[in-house]
Amino acid sequence: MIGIEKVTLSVIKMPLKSPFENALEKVTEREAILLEVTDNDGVTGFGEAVAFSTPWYTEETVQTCFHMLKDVLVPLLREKPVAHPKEVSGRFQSVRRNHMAKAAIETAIWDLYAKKKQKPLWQLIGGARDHVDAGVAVGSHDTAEALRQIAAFVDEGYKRVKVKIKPGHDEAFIREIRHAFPDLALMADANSAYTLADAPRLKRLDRYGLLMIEQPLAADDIVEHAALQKQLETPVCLDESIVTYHDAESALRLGSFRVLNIKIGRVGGLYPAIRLHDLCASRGIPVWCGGMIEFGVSRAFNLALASLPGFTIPGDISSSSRFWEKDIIEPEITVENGQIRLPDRPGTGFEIDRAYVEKIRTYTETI
Ligand SMILES: O=C(O)CCC(=O)c1ccccc1C(=O)O
Ligand SMILES: [Mg+2]
Repeated sequence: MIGIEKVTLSVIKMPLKSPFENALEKVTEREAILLEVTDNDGVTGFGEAVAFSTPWYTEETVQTCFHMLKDVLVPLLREKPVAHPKEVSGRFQSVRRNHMAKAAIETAIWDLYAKKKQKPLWQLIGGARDHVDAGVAVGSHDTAEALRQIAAFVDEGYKRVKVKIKPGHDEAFIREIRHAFPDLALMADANSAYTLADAPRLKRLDRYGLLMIEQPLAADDIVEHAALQKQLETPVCLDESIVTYHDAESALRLGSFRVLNIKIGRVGGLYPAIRLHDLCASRGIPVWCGGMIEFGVSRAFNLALASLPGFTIPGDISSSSRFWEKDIIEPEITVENGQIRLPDRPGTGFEIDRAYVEKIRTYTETI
């Protein structure tokens, strides 16, 4: 049984090496919550709340996550020990949404449990490969700068590149990239910048052989995405629109997507993410692991998730050095020949650089 003895929440803050821009926001600095849980046997696990400082991507923020973890979720888990980390998300059923806060503690319990079992987390959840393919997202709307970054990432070996598009910054941008990189596995993410009235404009992207177009329409839509998918040859991938298992079932029924981006934070934990993977696998729908400009703790869970057999498309799974001068984990995550090796150590398989965390920490509380 896993009974919670103590949880330490630390707000950390770090500038990005270079700004990351999308249709909604330009991110220059990253705040997140690092969570450390210790159980009654003195075993620890780490999690990371991936909400941003402001609610531009989802409604959650660093502050809402802090509140939910401290005042609602940790007290709920303390009421009764869990036998297995799969039980944690069920324990939170009485709490609506707040998925990133839930995922922070749920993943930490997975890490702790895998350490207790002396097994790498990815093996514990049924990982099917010991390397995952690395993909990367480019966050620049400046064509010359994006081309420069893509060239550097291709040199580093990344197997798939994602760029950000929005109305007025789409066809010409994609055309230039395709011209410069004819064989590149390329995709575009719109972060819900279009409406169904833009369908003819999106249809023009069909000729550039994109792997997929991610979240073109509203963040809470599945109906219009289905209408759009009927008009496009390029597969539609959903991100923001799929938050629950029920969302995915409904969207599958409608035909709203042909590919799914799964993010542990967005869907409320590793177990909910695994269930979405299983659902898509049963319908022959490929999935990939999304990114949140995250620190190494969250990145490590992404690696474990992406080892599952249905993750057949390289995700937004990049090295620690993609965004950070120095990451908070040891060793850092590195890309070699376009792949990241899964660790053989127990839990997520990474250590926390505590001295460094202290340096970049702006607030901490133990509950
Ligand atoms: O490489 C990454 O971390 C993902 C980059 C990215 O596209 C993204 C980053 C932050 C929030 C949302 C998104 C997204 O996938 O829409
Ligand atoms: Mg996205």
